Amino acid sequence: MTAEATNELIRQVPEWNLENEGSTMKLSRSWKVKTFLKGLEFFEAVANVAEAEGHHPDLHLVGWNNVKIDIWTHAIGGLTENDFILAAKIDGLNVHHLLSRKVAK
Ligand SMILES: C[C@H](O)[C@H](O)[C@H]1CNC2=NC(N)=NC(=O)C2=N1
Repeated sequence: MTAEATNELIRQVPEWNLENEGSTMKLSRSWKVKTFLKGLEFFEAVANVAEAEGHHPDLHLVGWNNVKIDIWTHAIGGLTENDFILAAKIDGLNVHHLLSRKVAK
């Protein structure tokens, strides 16, 4: 995916950050959840979307209430349109009740 295409698509999921890990570009977004169990509920909702899409994110639950999700396409070691689609679908989940009012950054 070209830099132009990446810049165009990231504008459509503005809550997500572009991260360069090694030489692999990833989409990344963080949230703060109310409890550890609500973090796992969050993951379950994300897992259902991932299964439906056939595209799977990396899920991190660190320090009991920090959820971080990375999305990238393993097959090419970088970003494809599918990554942005999954990010948009995760944004569309109703997970409000799971989140702490402190916004993760
Ligand atoms: C066969 C199957 O569709 C592939 O292995 C999929 C599954 N989910 C995937 N998810 C992600 N994020 N990257 C992939 O390359 C990938 N490959």
